[in-house]
Amino acid sequence: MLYPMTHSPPQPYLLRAEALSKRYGRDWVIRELDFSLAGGEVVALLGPNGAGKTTLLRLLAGLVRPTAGKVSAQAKVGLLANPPAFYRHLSGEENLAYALRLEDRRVDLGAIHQLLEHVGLPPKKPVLSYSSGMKKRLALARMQLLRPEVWLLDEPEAALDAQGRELLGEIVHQARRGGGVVIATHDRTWIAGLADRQVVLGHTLRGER
Ligand SMILES: Nc1ncnc2c1ncn2[C@@H]1O[C@H](COP(=O)(O)OP(=O)(O)OP(=O)(O)O)[C@@H](O)[C@H]1O
Repeated sequence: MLYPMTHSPPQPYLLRAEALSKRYGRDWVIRELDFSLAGGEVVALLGPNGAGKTTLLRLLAGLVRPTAGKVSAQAKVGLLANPPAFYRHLSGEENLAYALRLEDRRVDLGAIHQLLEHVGLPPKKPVLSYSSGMKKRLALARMQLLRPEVWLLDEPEAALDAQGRELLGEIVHQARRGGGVVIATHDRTWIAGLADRQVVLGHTLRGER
């Protein structure tokens, strides 16, 4: 098929934001942002504290309504929040089983145990006894279990030890093969070895952006 010179051919994308804006009160956190994520991509989302990285991930996940503009997803989207949320009184195993039930999916305890072992967690301990790095590991196991095509990761490396980061790197490579990944982080050195490109958000100026 031929396209007129003035138009580029449509690109396949998993997730797209067009002229996306978000305002809290008088403060514009995101203003007229265009963004798209193609299959096989790992995109780094950078910017100082308060720049709007978490807000953008929440907009892309459909958890926050834009003030203007739109987000369209062609694939299942999953968000790893920072910090991740769990039912504190339930164990790792029970939290993962519950996540499957919420999606009306069959609970395979064998698969859950395998995943927990892979991320180095005991199945029966209640999450309230977990360290923050253990919660990050459980959140990664939950993403692997739910298998979204678009992985939105909010500071996934924070609180992980060296071995946890290695595991995270492997998981990101797997996720890239099955879809696309957006990672918000402050660690430019760590992300340089993982991401294909960077999106940098600027400072929020009160009432000016
Ligand atoms: N629910 C909310 N109500 C009001 N303001 C909010 C809300 N959520 C975020 N903000 C504001 O939006 C701005 C961007 O916050 P956000 O958490 O997206 O930044 P960030 O880039 O992820 O920051 P950090 O690097 O510190 O995690 C901040 O000024 C924050 O105070």
